[in-house]
Amino acid sequence: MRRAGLAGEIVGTARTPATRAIAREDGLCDRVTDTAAEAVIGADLVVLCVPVGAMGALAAEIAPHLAPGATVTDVGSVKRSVIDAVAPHLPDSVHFVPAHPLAGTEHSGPRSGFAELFDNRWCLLVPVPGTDASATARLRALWEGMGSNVDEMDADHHDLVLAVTSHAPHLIAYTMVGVADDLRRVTDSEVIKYSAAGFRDFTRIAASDPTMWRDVFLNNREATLEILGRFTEELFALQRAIRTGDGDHLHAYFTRTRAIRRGIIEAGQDTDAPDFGRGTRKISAAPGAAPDPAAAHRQG
Ligand SMILES: NC(=O)c1ccc[n+]([C@@H]2O[C@H](COP(=O)([O-])OP(=O)(O)OC[C@H]3O[C@@H](n4cnc5c(N)ncnc54)[C@H](O)[C@@H]3O)[C@@H](O)[C@H]2O)c1
Ligand SMILES: O=C(O)C(=O)C[C@]1(C(=O)O)C=C[C@@H](O)C=C1
Repeated sequence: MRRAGLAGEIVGTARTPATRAIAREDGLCDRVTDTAAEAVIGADLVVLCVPVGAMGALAAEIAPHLAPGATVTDVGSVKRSVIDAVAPHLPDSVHFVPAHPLAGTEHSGPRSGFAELFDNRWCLLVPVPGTDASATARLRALWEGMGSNVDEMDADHHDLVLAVTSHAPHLIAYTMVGVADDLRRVTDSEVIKYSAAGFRDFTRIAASDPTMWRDVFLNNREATLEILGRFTEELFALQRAIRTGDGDHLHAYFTRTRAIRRGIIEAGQDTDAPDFGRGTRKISAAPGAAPDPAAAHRQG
């Protein structure tokens, strides 16, 4: 927001004094308040950035202090439960436009943000029925100004799509790293020492914030269970193909999945792939350019 000069004054707050001290020290905001209630006074836009399970309580805390005409939005990874938890607390005089930027890293906390985080990433807006169209349009312009591509989606559809593309993959990564850790007790340090690239990618994802992800699964229960059910069926089918030596099944399956990956790259939608960039913006590709901060975060 600051990079593009999109806000007159940025006011921030956080639950712990330690986080607020870092925000002040690093100049993350123009003003840091001790409470959320103080932070929202007179604000045109209020962005809720806490774990999805904490959104309802935060909405209740700020509601009496919101300025009439303000827009309230959030960045939660789940949308239906956030809408159900937040909307009942908000007065009719404010606009509520839930949102979800599809951008992040395994890091969290005040020093994990960086100006390029949202460049060329999707941000999904999930306006509730009856939302003032001009509030949604203003929020769209804000996210576009921060470098994102914006789409609108219904909350239930959002939660199902994200269960496939983000939530179930995280659970699988957590499980795989847990299995390897159990195995490590048998094989000593070999799991870490000979970690191949695929497993290392799992460990990056599995290093994500435990509170955030606990809340994601507790709040997107049905969609995640639906996708995990399908995942388990496919896994069993592949397991059987291995046991019975059904190479045709394995080959056909892997051929299908390779085509999906190639489709993503050809559509220019994998911002991490080395050949990303056809027809889309890349964060920092020029030789000698400053290191890509997103890549630095990804490497952890
Ligand atoms: N990290 C990602 O990849 C990512 C991407 C998109 C959306 N999100 C969503 O963004 C939101 C914030 O995640 P983040 O990555 O910025 O995490 P973060 O840990 O950097 O920030 C979360 C903040 O919420 C505070 N908090 C935790 N529990 C609280 C409670 N009960 N009451 C009040 N404050 C509380 C924490 O102290 C912290 O300051 C989450 O809803 C998450 O689902 C995260
Ligand atoms: O790259 C990562 O570290 C992420 O997991 C980011 C990621 C994702 O699954 O893509 C995680 C959760 C969010 O809700 C949005 C983005």
